[in-house]
Amino acid sequence: QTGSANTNPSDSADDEYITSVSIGTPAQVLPLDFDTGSSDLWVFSSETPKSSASGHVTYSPSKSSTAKKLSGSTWSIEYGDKSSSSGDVYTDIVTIGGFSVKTQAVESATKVSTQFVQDTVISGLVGLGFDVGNQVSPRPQKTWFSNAASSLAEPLFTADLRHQETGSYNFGFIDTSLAKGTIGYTPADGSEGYWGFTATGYSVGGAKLNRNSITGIADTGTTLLLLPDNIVDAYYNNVESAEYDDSQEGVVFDCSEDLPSFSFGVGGQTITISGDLLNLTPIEEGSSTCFGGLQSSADIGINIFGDVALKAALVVFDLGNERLGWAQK
Ligand SMILES: O=C([C@@H]1CCCNC1)N1CCCCC1
Repeated sequence: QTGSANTNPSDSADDEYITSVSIGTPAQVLPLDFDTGSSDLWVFSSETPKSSASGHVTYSPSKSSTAKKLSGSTWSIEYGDKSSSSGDVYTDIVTIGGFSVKTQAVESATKVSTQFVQDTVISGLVGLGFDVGNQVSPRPQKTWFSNAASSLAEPLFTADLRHQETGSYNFGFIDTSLAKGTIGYTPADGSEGYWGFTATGYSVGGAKLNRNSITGIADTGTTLLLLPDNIVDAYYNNVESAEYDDSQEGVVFDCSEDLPSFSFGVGGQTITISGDLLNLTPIEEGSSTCFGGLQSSADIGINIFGDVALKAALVVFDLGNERLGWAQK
């Protein structure tokens, strides 16, 4: 068995990717953000304060004949960007890309932070990290993918995120036609709950790859490519108008700049992110100052290969072999 779901950028800056998920009987379809950097499936619901839920599609367990309360279970999660949510737990049927998990823990939000209240294009997250990262207490729950894995043709999924166009999350199979290059594999470390891996080096423009290993995570739920300051500086030294903007909390530059590409080595392959993909968006509507897709990871303490990097590749999240595959797109 397999599943295949389309995913779309939420806005002109490719801030998030939205995928439709069907929950309950009859189906309640919610727009959710698939997040390989976390391990909880949580949704805005009939239990979310009305003022917070305004503008969001919500899940009502009371309207689903297959919903069951997971009695005594609660959840609470704080993300690296200080956003947070918490609530109680139901189980229900959850279908993604035509593949159904009958008894999936659906974490219903009774509290959501302002970042989520304001982000009305999504109604919650689907964590695609490792089960060890699940935040349900007293008994942690499995992710949708973990529940699905044993029934899928292969225990893996792929992410094909695209700039300003429809991409896909495929479950149980690899559509190699989505990639230009060969898929290179490298071990994945799931011990922290994320998809951790080590890149073997980087280069700016078409230069030769240097051999600096970079340990980080592949995170579909993070917009940017977040790397150490020495790499960020090496890149922006090639961008004449680049400067750090305190109010934007990142490097900005003239939108008219012709940005160099950025490449990293992984699994014996070289993934090259075009300069265009590294110019994320004007800092404000109509501004001629643009915000960089590559920013510093210094104050996070972990390097994150977010959507800016993932957009350049077909990425295979291979649970069965505990490895990540990367192919140039
Ligand atoms: O909370 C996160 C991210 C936030 C954005 C969405 N993906 C998960 N983590 C990953 C990086 C280390 C801290 C935990």
